[in-house]
Amino acid sequence: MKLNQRSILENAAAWEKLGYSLPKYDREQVKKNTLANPNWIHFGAGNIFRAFQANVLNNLLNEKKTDIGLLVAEGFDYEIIDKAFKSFDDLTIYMKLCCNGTVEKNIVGSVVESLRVDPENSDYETLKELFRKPSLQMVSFTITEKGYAVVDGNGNTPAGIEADFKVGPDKATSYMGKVCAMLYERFKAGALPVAMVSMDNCSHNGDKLKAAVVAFAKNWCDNNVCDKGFLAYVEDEKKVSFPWSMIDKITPRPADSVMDMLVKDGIEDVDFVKTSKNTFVAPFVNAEEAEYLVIEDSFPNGRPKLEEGGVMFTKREVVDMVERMKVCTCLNPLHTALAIYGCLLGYEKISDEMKDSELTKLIKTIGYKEGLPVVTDPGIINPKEFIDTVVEVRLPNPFMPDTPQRIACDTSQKLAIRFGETIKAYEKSENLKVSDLKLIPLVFAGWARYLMGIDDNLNKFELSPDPLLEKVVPMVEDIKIGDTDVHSRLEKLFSDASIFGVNLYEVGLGELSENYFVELIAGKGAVRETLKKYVG
Ligand SMILES: NC(=O)C1=CN([C@@H]2O[C@H](COP(=O)(O)OP(=O)(O)OC[C@H]3O[C@@H](n4cnc5c(N)ncnc54)[C@H](O)[C@@H]3O)[C@@H](O)[C@H]2O)C=CC1
Ligand SMILES: O=P(O)(O)OC[C@H]1O[C@](O)(CO)[C@@H](O)[C@@H]1O
Repeated sequence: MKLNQRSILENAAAWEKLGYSLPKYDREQVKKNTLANPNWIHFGAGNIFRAFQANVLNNLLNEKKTDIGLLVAEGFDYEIIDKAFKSFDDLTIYMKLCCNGTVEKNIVGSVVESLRVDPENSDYETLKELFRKPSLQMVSFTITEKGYAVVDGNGNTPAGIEADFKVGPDKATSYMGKVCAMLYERFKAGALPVAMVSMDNCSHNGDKLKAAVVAFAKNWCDNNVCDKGFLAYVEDEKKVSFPWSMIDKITPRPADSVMDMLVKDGIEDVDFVKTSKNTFVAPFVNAEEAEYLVIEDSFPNGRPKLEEGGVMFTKREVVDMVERMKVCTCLNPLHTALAIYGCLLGYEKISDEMKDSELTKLIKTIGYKEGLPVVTDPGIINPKEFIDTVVEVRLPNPFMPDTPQRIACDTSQKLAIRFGETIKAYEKSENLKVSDLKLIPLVFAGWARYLMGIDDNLNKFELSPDPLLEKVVPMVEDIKIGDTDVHSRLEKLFSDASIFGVNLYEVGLGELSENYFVELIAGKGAVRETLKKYVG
């Protein structure tokens, strides 16, 4: 059997016998309703969207809580549209990998159309038409943090964006330029209201999206290539809002182990491919069961009732607190600690690391003892219960094909927010002392040890991609296993506040991190011994 609309209609009994739950609604009718009165367009047709947002709506359609589906737009990697959507009639097999070992096999049919945000393609006109519809309420995004960039790392405007600022909405070709061209259609159709909702994993994501949209509107107005009212439109929150959100659901790339399950079921053409833009796509997605999506409730044209599918709507301050709780304390720091030590100790699965008593103690101490005291309870999710679920249920899930090597990507970009914020909170606190932080510095020392690219058996391993490797690897390059005098070489690294959020020496953690490092490089097995000594 192959995944397509005809097959799920004609072979419904066979699919169901194999345990696949099929859409319980008339997709053709839902498609008609959606194209006539769309309320939700999502940009970024990646794996998380198919496993999370599209599935939430699929559940609501199954439960007859709505009769409107959604449209997905892809403006960066058009191959995704052909290889993951069109070939399968926009259906996705979502393999939910539950922690009790069961796999829920869902066929998600809520996406009624997948469109290229490509001015050379007729889909572009379709999208414009959709943006002009009064019914449109929400435009959401999972396009990675890079997707919103209108300035580069040096604060300069990239050439493509600069060119788009000059040519205006009709000829824009950059991602955000094309998004703004769509919004301009909505403006011309009567300055109709809409919420632009970033669902990317970056702090204050709504502000990032707003900054990009406002930059385009301002430059277009200044350059006289659009109607002057456009800037006021995108800046008027009653017309265009940019809610903040927090999203959490571990969604690894399509995995071999999951593909094998599908092959065993006799499903054909389920191979995954890596596109030329490095997206891993397949007719299926695999993800954990847990999911949290918390969105600031600011929707000038109303919104789909996603709360009925588990999405939480709240105030901006609460989104901020939830985000800080997850990213700075209860999930991501633990993930990063496991990533670094997992690579050093030769692990290839996060869940295997959770059987290692020193590693579990390491992350529990970082989470409960060092992090939790500085967390503000957001009220809607209990931080202690959240960590409990992370360490007891989510990370140990043996069915999740997630790897320390994937999480180790871009560590240099993550340390400041994941650990630096806690250090700063200790500095500010009247009751807590930075010197009480004992295992966060062990993660910093572990990262310096990781950058040597030599594991605890003294074998070489490949470092995961990270934009700062060229800068930081040379800092540890000439350090030898067994060295004891490392200060002159580590000083530059550990004093870099752009990496750690603080200068480690200034807050009193530099020397401790260096001492740990010396123990970690003492010889073969020294990483394990150091963990035993300090984690216990
Ligand atoms: N995978 C996960 O576990 C989670 C992901 N997220 C968020 O969703 C984002 C996407 O994740 P996935 O869909 O799983 O990844 P993916 O690799 O499956 O898809 C990436 C998506 O982002 C687009 N993209 C990549 N680079 C871009 C660029 N420079 N400009 C515009 N678009 C670009 C791709 O075209 C594709 O639509 C993540 O970066 C993160 O912010 C949030 C929570 C969990
Ligand atoms: O690559 P990062 O940002 O460490 O995130 C790792 C994983 O944890 C999450 O934060 C969990 O939601 C996801 O974004 C991602 O799958």
